[in-house]
Amino acid sequence: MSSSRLIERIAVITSGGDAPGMNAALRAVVLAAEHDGIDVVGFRHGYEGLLNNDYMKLGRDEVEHILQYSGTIIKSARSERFKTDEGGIEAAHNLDAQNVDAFIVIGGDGSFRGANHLAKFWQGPIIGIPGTIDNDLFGTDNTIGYDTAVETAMDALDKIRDTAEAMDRVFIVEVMGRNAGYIAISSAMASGAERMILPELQKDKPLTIDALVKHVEGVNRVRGDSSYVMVLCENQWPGGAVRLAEQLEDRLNFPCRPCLLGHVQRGGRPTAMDRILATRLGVYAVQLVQEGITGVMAGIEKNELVTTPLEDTWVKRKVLSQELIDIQTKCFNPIKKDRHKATVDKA
Ligand SMILES: Nc1ncnc2c1ncn2[C@@H]1O[C@H](COP(=O)(O)OP(=O)(O)O)[C@@H](O)[C@H]1O
Ligand SMILES: O=P(O)(O)OC[C@H]1O[C@](O)(COP(=O)(O)O)[C@@H](O)[C@@H]1O
Repeated sequence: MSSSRLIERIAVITSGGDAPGMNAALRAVVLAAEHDGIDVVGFRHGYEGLLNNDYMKLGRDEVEHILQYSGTIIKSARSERFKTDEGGIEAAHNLDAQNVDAFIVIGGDGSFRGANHLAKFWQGPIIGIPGTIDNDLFGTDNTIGYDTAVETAMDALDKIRDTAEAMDRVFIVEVMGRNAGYIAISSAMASGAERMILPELQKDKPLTIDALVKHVEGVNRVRGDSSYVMVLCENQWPGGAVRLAEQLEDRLNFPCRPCLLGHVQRGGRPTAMDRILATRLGVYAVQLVQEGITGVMAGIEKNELVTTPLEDTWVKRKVLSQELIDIQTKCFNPIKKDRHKATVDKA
C-alpha cells in the first residue's frame, strides 16, 4: 500500500533476540533520515519502550561509530504486554504523543507480527527490517545477523575439530536457529561436519538414536580411528546435545562430548556482509516510509532490494536449499564411500 506523505519524524525499535548488525541498521536509518531532514527517535527495549514511553533521540553523534558492535544501543526485549489490544492502543498513543509519522522495527517474525498488531491501532507507515540470526524469514535471502552467526559457529566448529581429531572423539555441537536449520547447515558445510540434524531433515521421519549410532559406526569403519562432528540444530533432540552425547556414548566405544554454542552466536563483530546488508536495508526502509509504503519488510533477494508483505514473511516458508542438503547428506556422506568401496571390492 502506498500514498506519499511528508515524514518529519521516524521511530525505530530493535525487538526480539538481538542480532549482530542491528546497530549497523540503526545507524543507516538515522544517517539516511538525517540526510533527508527527518528526525529519528529510538524507543528502548523493543515494544516495551513503546509502552513505557522510553525513548531517546538518535542523531549522527549517537550512531556514527556503532556499526562494528553487536547488540543494540537502544536495547532489545520481548514484550508480552504489547500483544494485547490495550498494549497496542497504548503504543499507538505514545507514538502520536511524540509526533511520530513512521515506524521502523528491526527484528524477526515475532517483531513483524507485533508490527501488524500495531497497524490495527496506528495509521502511519510501518516497515520491518529483518534482524535475526535464524535467517527464517521469507522475502529476503539473508537476515541481518545470520552471516555473523554462521561465521562464529564455523570458527567454534574448527576449534572443536582440533580436539576431536587429536583424540578421535565424537562431538555434538548444538547451534541456534529456533525451528530453522540455516545456521546448522551452513556451519556444518563450512566446517566439514560429518552429520547435521536439522528440522527440515526430520519433518516426515524423525531421526532415531539407532540411525545415528549406525552412522557414527559407519564413518568409523570407513575411516578408521577418526574424529566425528555432528551439528545439532537446537530443539531437534529431546534433551539437546548433552542428552544426545550421553545416549551415543552409552552405545559407542568412544567418548562423545556435547558443546552448546548458545548466545555466543549472537555476539562478536558483525561480518562485512551483515554490516552492508544492514546498511542497505536501513537506507531502503527510510526511502519506503517516505514513499508512504506500509506493512512490508525491506529485504534483498538476488542482490535486489525488494519488499514483502509482513504477513508473508512468516506465513510463507523460505525453503532450505536442496543443493546444500544434497551435498552434505549424499555427495559428502562418508558412508557412501564405504558403499562404493564395497562395490569395488565385490567387482
Ligand atoms: N502475535 C503477536 N502480536 C503482537 N505482538 C507480538 C506478536 N508476536 C510477537 N510480538 C511482539 O514481538 C516481540 C518479539 O517477538 P519474538 O518472537 O520474541 O522475537 P523475533 O522478532 O526475534 O521473532 C514479542 O516479545 C512481542 O512483544
Ligand atoms: O535469547 P533467548 O530469549 O533465550 O532466545 C533464544 C532464541 O533466540 C534466537 O537466538 C533468535 O531468535 P529470534 O530472532 O526469533 O529472537 C534463536 O536462535 C533462539 O532460539
